[in-house]
Amino acid sequence: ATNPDDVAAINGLFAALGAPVLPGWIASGGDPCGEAWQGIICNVSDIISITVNAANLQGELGDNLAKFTSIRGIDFSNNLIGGSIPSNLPVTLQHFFLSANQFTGSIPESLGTLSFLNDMSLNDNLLSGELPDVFQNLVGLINLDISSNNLSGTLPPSMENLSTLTTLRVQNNQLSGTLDVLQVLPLQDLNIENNLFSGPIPEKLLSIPKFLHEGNQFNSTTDNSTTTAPSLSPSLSPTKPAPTQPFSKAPPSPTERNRGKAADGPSASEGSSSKNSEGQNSSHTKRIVLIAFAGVLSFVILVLAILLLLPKCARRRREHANRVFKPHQVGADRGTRENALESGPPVLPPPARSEKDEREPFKKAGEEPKVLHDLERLRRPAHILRQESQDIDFSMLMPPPPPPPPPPPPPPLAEKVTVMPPPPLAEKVTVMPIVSPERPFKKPSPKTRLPVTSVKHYSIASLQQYTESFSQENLLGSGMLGSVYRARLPNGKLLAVKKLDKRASEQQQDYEFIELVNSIDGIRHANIVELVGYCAEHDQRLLVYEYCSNGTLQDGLHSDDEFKKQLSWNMRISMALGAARALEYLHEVCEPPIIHRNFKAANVLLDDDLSVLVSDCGLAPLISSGSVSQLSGQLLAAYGYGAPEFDSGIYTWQSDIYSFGVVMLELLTGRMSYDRDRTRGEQFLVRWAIPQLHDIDALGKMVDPSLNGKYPAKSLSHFADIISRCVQSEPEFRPLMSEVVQDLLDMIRRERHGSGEPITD
Ligand SMILES: Nc1ncnc2c1ncn2[C@@H]1O[C@H](COP(=O)(O)OP(=O)(O)OP(=O)(O)O)[C@@H](O)[C@H]1O
Repeated sequence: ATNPDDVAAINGLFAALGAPVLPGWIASGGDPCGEAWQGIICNVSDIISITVNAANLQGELGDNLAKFTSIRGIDFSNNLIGGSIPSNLPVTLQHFFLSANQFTGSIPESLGTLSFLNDMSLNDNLLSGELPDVFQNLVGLINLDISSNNLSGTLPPSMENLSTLTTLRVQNNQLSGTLDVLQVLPLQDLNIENNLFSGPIPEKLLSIPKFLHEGNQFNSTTDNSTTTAPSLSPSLSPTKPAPTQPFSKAPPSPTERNRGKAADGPSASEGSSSKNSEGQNSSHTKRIVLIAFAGVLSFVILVLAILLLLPKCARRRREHANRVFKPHQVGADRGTRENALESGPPVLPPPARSEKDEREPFKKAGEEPKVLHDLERLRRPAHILRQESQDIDFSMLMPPPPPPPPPPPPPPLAEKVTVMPPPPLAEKVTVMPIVSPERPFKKPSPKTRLPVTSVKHYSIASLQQYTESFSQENLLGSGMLGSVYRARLPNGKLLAVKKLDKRASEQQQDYEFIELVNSIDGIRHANIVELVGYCAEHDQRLLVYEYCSNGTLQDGLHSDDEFKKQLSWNMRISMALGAARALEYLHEVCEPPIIHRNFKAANVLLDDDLSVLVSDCGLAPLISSGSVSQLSGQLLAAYGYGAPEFDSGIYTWQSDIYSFGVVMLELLTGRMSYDRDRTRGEQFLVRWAIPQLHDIDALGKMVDPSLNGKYPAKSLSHFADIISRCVQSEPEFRPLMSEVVQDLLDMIRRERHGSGEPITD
């Protein structure tokens, strides 16, 4: 049963919100953790997260939030909640999103008590007053968005303690004073547009990769409104850059106009902004005085007109956004959400690495010579890149809205994909998300210049030639993003060309695609399929990868009995290790962490010597956008790879680990993750296997018969133990991938030691 304090808190919240129609929610009592309460996530009996986006919520938050005992995430973005932000907030909060509501009043002082806070978005509300000087303890704050409110005053001195702040959005307020306090922060993305900031821009801020500062009153200026650091490295972003600049296209404020013109040189504004001197100089002739006076007067009228019009524009946008959400439709509007939730994989990054985990990508290569028959590959250059020009990607941090309900539409995929029945896992989800075609807040600002890329560009003509016009003979398979073709270069070398479907690529603008290409190119690991080029021509987008000659683990295990028989126990352990290393790299080495989001045996490819190469890494931005997102959720769940939290719309790095556990289970049992030809109780591999994993006798019966009993019993039970930790239903209890790697290595060492038999492949 749910913690009674949490029940009381959520009952109170429900009442304060005006008893909205939210499936499961009731005004008194209930068991939110045991029943299917919309948007509630629990850890055992404690509520740890509430996500209700774009659900037309009204009313207020009241004083209920502080009553939650263990809450980590609150997301009420894109609703109509009013009143003030509660003066008492739960100190356990890590992710706090209230953007695009109708909150009034000031930001409460209690913000200072949130020492675990990582991300907060209060943008697009009606907040006013000064920022409280309470940032001393918010040393874990990474993303802060308070843009598009009516906040005034200066940036408080305690902000200099925000030692992990990488993204700060304060645009479209009336903040004033200097920016000095920001210069000590590790900002990568700063937007201060349309405020009243003055003084010179501190030199240090000019090197921030993404810095938007137009529409202020700086006395020293740079030519461009966007300052870009000269040495941009390609981003390793796991998500597409979320175009979260809701008001970047709004009419410029009067201050912006003044400043803009002043910076533009001898324009009308220069005349008007220097009206005093003009008045003095024009004392020579009445005629000039009159002209100047008329000029000043018309400018003042113009400014007043803009001032009157501006709030209306902003409000209309908000109203427009709200109109899209029909009453009582609960769930998220992926297209209209204010923060970047819509655009990326909804992931929680892995916890901060311990010192032991802080290591070079391939540090362990030399330590395990026997196991790693792919040592050579490990010497490939790897680089870890920092995020370059990202908008705040809150989707990285908070659960998304509930996924679409079953049943999945018949996926218009190619032969290999069988349409599965609706996954029982998804039955709890009862409300359709609203997908708005209008995306009023999220329109990306068009970029005229494409990002630079060092990735090789292939012309469509050349790829056509190499794939024999994308012939059926060269079709390797198809997935939700498109089809993959074998390409043969004139020198005989083989490549795999992924031709993205319109459905997958139309969500992205050209520059976003190039940024995606750059980020995939930054992913280099011995166990990850390498991107070797791309093509973006005539509305066609293609990704060119190294070719893996031995197909997928899915095919190897489930379509080819002969091949499967050759897969010895040791080879299976090595394969698990290779895949684990790939995920460890993505989760714990890449910065920011990359969530695979589609880990499964079909994305574990095998090269000539049966080394594992994980494919589709870095494609989460494509998977999580638009219609593909719904499809991907349905498919992952339908095929038995989807972690239970997926049911509530959450996809985290821990969900990857669950999927990895399923693949390990396939290696152990030789069974498919979902097999509709089996009896009901055995169709979903995990459900069938979990109760038996700790029973030695049962385990012996579960093992793949193709192994012919050739496996060490101890090794088998260790393997099963790792699996059962990975597929735990509580994401928090699943191990880090680095722990899995260590466990597999320990297992191999023990085995080698005990049997004298090396595990080399
Ligand atoms: N680099 C590669 N080398 C060889 N074959 C590949 C390569 N990449 C993909 N393939 C083949 O193409 C097939 C389709 O791949 P794709 O990634 O499009 O789909 P999927 O991963 O099976 O499904 P989905 O993308 O829907 O999850 C794979 O099953 C595999 O057989």
